[in-house]
Amino acid sequence: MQTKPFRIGTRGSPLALAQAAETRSRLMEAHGLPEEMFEVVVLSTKGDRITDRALSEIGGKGLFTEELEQQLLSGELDFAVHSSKDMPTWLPDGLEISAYLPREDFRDAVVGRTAPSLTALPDRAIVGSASLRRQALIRRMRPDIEVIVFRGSVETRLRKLNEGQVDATLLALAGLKRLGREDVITELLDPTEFPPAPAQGAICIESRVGDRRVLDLLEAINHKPTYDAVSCERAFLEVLDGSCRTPIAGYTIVDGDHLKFSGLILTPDGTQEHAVSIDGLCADAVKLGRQAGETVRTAAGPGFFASWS
Ligand SMILES: NCc1[nH]cc(CCC(=O)O)c1CC(=O)O
Repeated sequence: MQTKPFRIGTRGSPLALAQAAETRSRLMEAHGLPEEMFEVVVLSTKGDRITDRALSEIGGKGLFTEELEQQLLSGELDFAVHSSKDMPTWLPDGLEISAYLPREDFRDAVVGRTAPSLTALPDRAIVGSASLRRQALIRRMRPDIEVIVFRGSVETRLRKLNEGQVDATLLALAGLKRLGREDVITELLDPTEFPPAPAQGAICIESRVGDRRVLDLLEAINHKPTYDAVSCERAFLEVLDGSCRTPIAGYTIVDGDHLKFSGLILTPDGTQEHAVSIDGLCADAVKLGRQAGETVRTAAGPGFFASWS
């Protein structure tokens, strides 16, 4: 192995920095390399700079990855660490997801101020979230609740909640765990009732296709069950992403060499939905995810996607 340090790209939010640090320690451990062999390079992305509008309004996916991807392609960075959930469905030519770290718990968590759980919140409570999926799932459960756009880092959202701007907010358990802020959680949502976003809870590493030095390095920390699960979920998303303003949820349970995927699409008001579940071999993860996507797309019909966008 060469002695030139690897340049790791990341966003600058506390969560992103925690993810980059975890990746670096796993690499140091797996290869017996010193910290100096990894240089963490922090970049600001469009998604970090625009914090007052819903992500779906400002262009959705790619907002958190574009700047990092440019520097990967130009060779400034060797690889980039991301929340898989924030990755665009289609990556630029020449880049790929080459590794996943072991997935954290993929459930959503409620941080309640005026009540601990979604069902216990007062009539017409206000919940802060910028996610179309969370908005639709909340309305499906509690049509009286008003969901307002709520963005910024996890710490910013918790501050807004404590200031009384909302009755509750929803956050990914994975992010709260990585920040050591599980203490604020008042309810953990059951994925069968409140399914997470595809790829939630998984950290991925993006690198150049065919860059042997980097691929050899990353192979040692890739977690195969996470790789298969998230590949299945991303394949589901890919089939449905022609309608990128659709609330989409889905998660995979891996058991040995088998997996079971459950997917759901909803209208933003949560009144209509199409669910799918499929199981098979991990080796067929992508095929199964696509098949699930096609199943719900066919069941929903074109009218489903056209009815609000
Ligand atoms: N879009 C923000 C984002 N991207 C990934 C996570 C959580 C961590 C993860 O899913 O790995 C979050 C915050 C949240 O949804 O609470």
